[in-house]
Amino acid sequence: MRRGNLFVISGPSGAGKGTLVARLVQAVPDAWVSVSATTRAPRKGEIDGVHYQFKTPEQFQQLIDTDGLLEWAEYSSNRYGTPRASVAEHMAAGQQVILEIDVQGAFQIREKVPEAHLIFIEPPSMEVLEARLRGRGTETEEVIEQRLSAAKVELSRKMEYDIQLVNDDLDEACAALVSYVNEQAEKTRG
Ligand SMILES: Nc1nc2c(ncn2[C@@H]2O[C@H](COP(=O)(O)OP(=O)(O)O)[C@@H](O)[C@H]2O)c(=O)[nH]1
Ligand SMILES: Nc1ncnc2c1ncn2[C@@H]1O[C@H](COP(=O)(O)OP(=O)(O)O)[C@@H](O)[C@H]1O
Repeated sequence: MRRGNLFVISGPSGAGKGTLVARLVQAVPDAWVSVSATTRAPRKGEIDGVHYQFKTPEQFQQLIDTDGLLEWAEYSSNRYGTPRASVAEHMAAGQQVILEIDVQGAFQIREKVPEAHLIFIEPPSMEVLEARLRGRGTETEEVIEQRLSAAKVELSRKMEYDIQLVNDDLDEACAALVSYVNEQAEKTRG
């Protein structure tokens, strides 16, 4: 894998990764976002092949066994992984490839692709994180609790990332993200 750049975006559930990535692809024309495979059930409005590739545990295991995933991890009792072939294809095409993945996956990528850029999205505080997660209204109380406890572990690793961005004001966080991606991309853009 050469030409394009690989960007990894992590952060606690509810920090605003999905919101920022959606804006990033609007602002950076050569950005492409990988669609992960997951065993998690679709949320209301999520479309198979668009938001995730929804898999049964057996199908996911088959992806692992056939070396179809660049990385994978278990998060909150479900498995999530990055399909290898499509990432390679878009990297070869010289695009800015974006992976929105958890902390465990991020460090697997750093091992395999040391030149990848690791970006950590932080909430302004745990209180705000909790409010956003509840406000999104997609998770049960039990799952919210699991995600808040995972957030503490995730936040403890933020300094291992290449850059930390606090998602307080959305426009400001988005501008900082776009400018970082463009800055790195400029080094390899033709
Ligand atoms: N390792 C890994 N983590 C992933 C992948 N796709 C999504 N995730 C992470 O899994 C966690 C849960 O994602 P999701 O269930 O969509 O919840 P959300 O982050 O609250 O929207 C988040 O930290 C995602 O970044 C993947 O392909 N690999
Ligand atoms: N800067 C922000 N200010 C206020 N609310 C935000 C901000 N960024 C995201 N949100 C909201 O917080 C919730 C969680 O954001 P989301 O992008 O789903 O997070 P993640 O993908 O990290 O789990 C959503 O309801 C989203 O609209």
